Amino acid sequence: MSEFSILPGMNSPAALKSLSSEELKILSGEIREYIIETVQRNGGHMASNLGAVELTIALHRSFNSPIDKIVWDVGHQCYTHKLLTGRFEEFKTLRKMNGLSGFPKREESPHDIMNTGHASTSVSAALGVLVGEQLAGTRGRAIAVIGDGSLTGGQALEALNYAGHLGKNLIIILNDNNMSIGNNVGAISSYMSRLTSTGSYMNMRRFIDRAISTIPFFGKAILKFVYRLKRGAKSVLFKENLFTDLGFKYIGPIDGHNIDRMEKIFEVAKEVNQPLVIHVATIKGKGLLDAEENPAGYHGVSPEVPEKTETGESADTIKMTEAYGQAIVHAAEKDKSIVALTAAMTSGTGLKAFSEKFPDRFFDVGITEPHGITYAAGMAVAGRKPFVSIYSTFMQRAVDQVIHDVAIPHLPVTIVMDRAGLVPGDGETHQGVYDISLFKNVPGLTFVAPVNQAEMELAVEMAREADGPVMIRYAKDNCYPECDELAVPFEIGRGVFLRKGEDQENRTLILSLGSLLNEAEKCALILEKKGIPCDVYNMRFIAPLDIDYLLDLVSNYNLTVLIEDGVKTGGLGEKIAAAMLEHDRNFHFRHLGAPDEFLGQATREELIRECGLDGKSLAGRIDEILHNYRFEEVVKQVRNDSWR
Ligand SMILES: Cc1ncc(C[n+]2csc(CCOP(=O)(O)OP(=O)(O)O)c2C)c(N)n1
Ligand SMILES: CC(=O)[C@@H](O)[C@H](O)COP(=O)(O)O
Ligand SMILES: [Mg+2]
Repeated sequence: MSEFSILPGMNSPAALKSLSSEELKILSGEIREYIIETVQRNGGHMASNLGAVELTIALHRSFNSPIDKIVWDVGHQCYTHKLLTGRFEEFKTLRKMNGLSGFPKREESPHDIMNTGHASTSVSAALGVLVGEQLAGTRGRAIAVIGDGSLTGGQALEALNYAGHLGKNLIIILNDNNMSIGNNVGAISSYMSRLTSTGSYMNMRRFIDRAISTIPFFGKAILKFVYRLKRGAKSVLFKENLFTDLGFKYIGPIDGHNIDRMEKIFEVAKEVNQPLVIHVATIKGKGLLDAEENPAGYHGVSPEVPEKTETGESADTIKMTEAYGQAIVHAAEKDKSIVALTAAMTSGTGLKAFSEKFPDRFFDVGITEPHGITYAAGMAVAGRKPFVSIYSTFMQRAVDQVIHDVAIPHLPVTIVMDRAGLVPGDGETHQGVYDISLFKNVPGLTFVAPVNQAEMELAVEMAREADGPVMIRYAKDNCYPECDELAVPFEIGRGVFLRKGEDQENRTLILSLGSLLNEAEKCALILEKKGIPCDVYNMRFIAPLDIDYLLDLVSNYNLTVLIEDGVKTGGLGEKIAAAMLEHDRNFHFRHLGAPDEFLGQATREELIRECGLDGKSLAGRIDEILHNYRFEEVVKQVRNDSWR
């Protein structure tokens, strides 16, 4: 690790306040160096963090955290904040299991006001804290730091609407780098680009910035005067400023890499007694040339991984994301009515090729998952076949849109949930373990979990032909290897056997859902070595289920165990167990999934192990279930014998 001269001593924001401009420059360089080397090793959000270094320093020098509450939107830009609030040493463990989270976390520090990871929440949260504290009689400021991408999200706009109405002294720092993960989209984004690029305004801004920078720090009176001057200039130029129209004061855009200027503006901000937007222009990836040139490529950087893949297997197969990216292009080539949508995750959801090949049939709607689903419903009404790609965790935002706008009118919208199940690196906020419990019972919804390329093609084809809603879920993992057993067409409600023995006596059946199929197979191999014959059945379907078929299948087995890459409570296993009860069929059935607790950050392999869903743990658990079951049988036998 590099040697640093100033950074290690910055163990609280107070330490920052005595640094000279020269020292601040050195500090910014050290922070960048530490972020770059840590993210290259552990993975993480590189470009957003590099762009927010000076902004964070200025905020912590001007405000008094944690009495003043700084709320980071998404939180993926909070590394400098962590380094300046006593977490220099732990930063080495960034995104590692039991290490420092890549997002703000209340459990980690009193300076982390909210646990975040999903976009567009900061304005609501900061406003809530402000009003709550004012009601409680506590004195502090609340500052929401939100990116231009996150400002496209509906919740942020709802919060602006309400904050403008309330008129409280909320401070919103709009960190505008003119990028979401990829290019930012939307009318507000274009509007902000105009704010930062209007020629006459830029000239005036340069004049005012120069004026500010030449004024020695004589105190608030001068700053207030400068602010008034600036406001005067602005009001001439921006009569129609969106923020001022909504009831905010607006300052900006200011250079988000100039600590001195930002501090002076923040001093002004403290005196403003109404909601205020400070528009700060930053460069995403600042200080790392490759990241500045390709901020999208450096948004999320993968960790250095030794030779093997996340699951330690199938290194020669492609990722499920890529399998979907190919399948949707194949489908769109033969069906002109197909359109593909994403909520700001073009590359993460594998849609880059589609967007390039069919630009007129591709829609990035911004960070607007609920809007995206209803927009797709509208397209379906107009005869298109929309495929909407959204990470499982972000679909939590759009449950009502699925039920109200897609399922009730039974529209042929396909929702493609990438990052379903256990998700590496990001932690609690990004686990995709709730989609099965949220959507499995939505009437008329066909819900499938393909495991490899062949199944992905089949699932997309089935969705293309469907006359109602379809959901497809898969993990951030490699495909299960291609094989004949999985290449057979989809039969609604039924799965396929991956392994099936001849001998029907005393066999155990593993019902496997989705991406844990390789673990199910490993488990079967371990058990067979111990003399416990096991079949493995790939469920394919979450809904609908051909229950009669499934119950007949299960009745041939000594014990049936379902494993799923999602929470056990409310999951597929519970649905099957309920069907067994309903049919008065008393089978030996168990279901295993993720526990009822929030799962932190780790690699996917570690998470699978933590949940006891890896082949070895599964084998141990099934062995134990069989042992207890045999013991119960013996007890029953003894009881029966003594009764006679
Ligand atoms: C609800 C939701 N949808 C999607 C994402 C994925 N996501 C994380 S950061 C990001 C872009 C945010 O852009 P911006 O706020 O401008 O921050 P920047 O990365 O440019 O600093 C997206 C789409 C998310 N975190 N939450
Ligand atoms: C902060 C955020 O929500 C995204 O950047 C997310 O971390 C992306 O995850 P992937 O790297 O798996 O696309
Ligand atoms: Mg941005």
